[in-house]
Amino acid sequence: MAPPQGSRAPLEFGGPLGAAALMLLLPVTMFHLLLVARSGPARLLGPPPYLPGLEELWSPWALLLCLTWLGLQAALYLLPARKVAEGQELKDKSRLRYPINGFQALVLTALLVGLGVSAGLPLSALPEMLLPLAFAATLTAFIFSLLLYLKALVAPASALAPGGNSGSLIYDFFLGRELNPRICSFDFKYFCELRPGLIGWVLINLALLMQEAELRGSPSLAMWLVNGFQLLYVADALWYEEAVLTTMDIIHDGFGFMLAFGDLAWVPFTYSLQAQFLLYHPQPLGWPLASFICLINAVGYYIFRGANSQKNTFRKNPSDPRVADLETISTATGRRLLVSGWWGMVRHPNYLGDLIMALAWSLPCGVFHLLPYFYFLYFTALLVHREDRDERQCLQKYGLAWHEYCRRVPYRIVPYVY
Ligand SMILES: NC(=O)C1=CN([C@@H]2O[C@H](COP(=O)(O)OP(=O)(O)OC[C@H]3O[C@@H](n4cnc5c(N)ncnc54)[C@H](OP(=O)(O)O)[C@@H]3O)[C@@H](O)[C@H]2O)C=CC1
Ligand SMILES: CC(C)=CCC[C@@H](C)[C@H]1CC=C2C3=C(CC[C@@]21C)[C@@]1(C)CC[C@H](O)C(C)(C)[C@@H]1CC3
Repeated sequence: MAPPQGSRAPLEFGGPLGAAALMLLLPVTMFHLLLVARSGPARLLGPPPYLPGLEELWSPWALLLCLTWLGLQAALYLLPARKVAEGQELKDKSRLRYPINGFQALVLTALLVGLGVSAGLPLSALPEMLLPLAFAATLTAFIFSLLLYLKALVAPASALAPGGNSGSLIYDFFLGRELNPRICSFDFKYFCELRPGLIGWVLINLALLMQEAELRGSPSLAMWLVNGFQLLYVADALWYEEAVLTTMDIIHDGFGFMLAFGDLAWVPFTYSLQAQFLLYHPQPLGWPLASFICLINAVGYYIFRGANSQKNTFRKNPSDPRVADLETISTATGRRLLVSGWWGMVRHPNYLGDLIMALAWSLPCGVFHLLPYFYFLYFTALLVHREDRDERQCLQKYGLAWHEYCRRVPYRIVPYVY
């Protein structure tokens, strides 16, 4: 199929071959992690303990549960919102509107789950179903991406993403053709990015904590820390939901297999890896070390939130008193770039904070296994690659001004290191 005129962008992720490899590698990695986390040696780099047959992966109940979960989150998305935010300006100069009720969805889900558990809902049985649930989520993501691809065939050219329209079926299916696929006001990408996967992740963590309590009398301190840190991260994402409207995923990337699988399967089933590991491999953790790990998480969170809020405040209103005194450089587009405050320290201070938190989430699992550090390693690779993509996009947008910013702020993520 010929790409629409004027939409050729350089291929990313290694082109069609890279996209095909990632489409295979990502689900395989997810299942590997799920299997290894419950095995005795829990070796990240070793073979999985066994290869599950289709009868262990496929369960109509798991698919039903997965679809019910999506339905519940979609219903919560459609509830009246405390605010409706406008997104960035699109190619046709219009702006889309987004409901801001993600935190409300988290609280209502917590209430429903609380009611369910007190009425006898066996939440602690969930860890036993992780394999079939992950399989159902992968299947759902695959079918959903296919429907999104077909929907994009009839979308107007102005609705297409800058990247996912190369003309290669595999590549475009992976990256996503349409920028903001919607039915009426229901925005699929925005919905998936923040709701089912993120809230599903904390629910899986909670189920693992409850199962640990059943097995050992009470949850371990390490399990509490992992649950607490990750709940803070998810609650923060939903509290500051509007900020997601300025992320690369919403502004630049189409909605295809990468994000559909990432949001619906990868996030809940691999980001809960530390809690999965702790259920099967309890780790002793004393209060002094736990306090130190809490401090690391707090430092990471402080940088992450400070940097993200500073940029969002500045982008919304550069004269806001909280950012008005910061030094900036002008660009030909009329938008300015911050060169002091968090954004004068490194070019991606928010990534630095996120990485420090990622380390704090693994440390409660001890230092004798590499497996719980998978998230930290994967996340480092993801952010280094993402930073590189963002630099290229900023260079294209801001040209000489971006070179000047790089001269003034030479380090990318870690001061004096990278
Ligand atoms: N947990 C997870 O799995 C993941 C988490 N994340 C997190 O998501 C968050 C968002 O990340 P992401 O969307 O990649 O990128 P950013 O939020 O860092 O956004 C990058 C954009 O910010 C603007 N910008 C860059 N430098 C400046 C500056 N000096 N002054 C003003 N604006 C600037 C540019 O856009 P413009 O100028 O057009 O406004 C640039 O394109 C991060 O905190 C990241 O850590 C990301 C990926 C995965
Ligand atoms: C390897 C793979 C499967 C790639 C897909 C990547 C996705 C998992 C991530 C891309 C960007 C993300 C963001 C978040 C979660 C992971 C994905 C979807 C995010 C929602 C996490 C919470 C943060 O506070 C955030 C809102 C800033 C963040 C946005 C980007």
